[in-house]
Amino acid sequence: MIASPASHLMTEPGRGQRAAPIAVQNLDYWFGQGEARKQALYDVNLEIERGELVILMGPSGSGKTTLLTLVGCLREVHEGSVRLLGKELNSASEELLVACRRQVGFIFQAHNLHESLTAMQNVRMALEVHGPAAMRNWYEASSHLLRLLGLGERLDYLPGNLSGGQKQRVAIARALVGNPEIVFADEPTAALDKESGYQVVKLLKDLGRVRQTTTLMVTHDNRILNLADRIITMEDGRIVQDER
Ligand SMILES: Nc1ncnc2c1ncn2[C@@H]1O[C@H](COP(=O)(O)OP(=O)(O)OP(=O)(O)O)[C@@H](O)[C@H]1O
Repeated sequence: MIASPASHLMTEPGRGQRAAPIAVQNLDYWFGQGEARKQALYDVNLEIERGELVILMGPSGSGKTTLLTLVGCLREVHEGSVRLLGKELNSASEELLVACRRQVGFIFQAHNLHESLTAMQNVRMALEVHGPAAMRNWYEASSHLLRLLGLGERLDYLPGNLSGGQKQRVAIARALVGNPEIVFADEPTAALDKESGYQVVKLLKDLGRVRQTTTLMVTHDNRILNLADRIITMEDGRIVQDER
């Protein structure tokens, strides 16, 4: 059972940045070199507004994850422009990429939890990069989020003793605990049952509305489409549909 979103996550609506959080222009991307060189993205153009919950759909191999990882500073941008929170990522320095990554949260299909750390400790680790000020309330912030995600009884469990869905909810708490400007999610509901998956995405949506957090989510999960503010469909490395 997942509690309804509330409390510290739903406060402080003001955000300093005014530029569109995500702006992509004429983005191309290739994998490999020489004969093996293969184009994965073709002239992608996209602007995402603050607070939007945007779902990226499309067949396998259409370029969704490639786009998400480029915009999320996890891959280098060489052709075209990606502006994240007003900063150009094309040819950006490693320092800039690291700074940008601190302002965003990631939720992946594979939860990537540390197996030797409890749920609380996994969430705490994500706060450490934000420095001592963020760490002051680490216990309250981490436990509040885990409770919100229905894990109040599992705070001190190791991942090995959690179900797949519970592990994914810890990963979601970890992505949200630093109050990121943007959340990038790749198939976040894949391991969750219908109700849990819906509640998790609803939480991301409510967070977006109140705190102006922007969410870009890759999914094949038709059960959550009605929560999206916008659905972008990709095919063969191109955006073919963009619906509000
Ligand atoms: N590391 C890689 N090396 C070479 N080609 C890759 C690599 N990663 C992805 N590709 C290719 O790039 C294209 C886009 O892949 P991508 O993973 O972005 O698609 P996707 O829409 O996210 O697919 P899925 O829904 O299956 O995750 C595909 O043709 C894929 O084979």
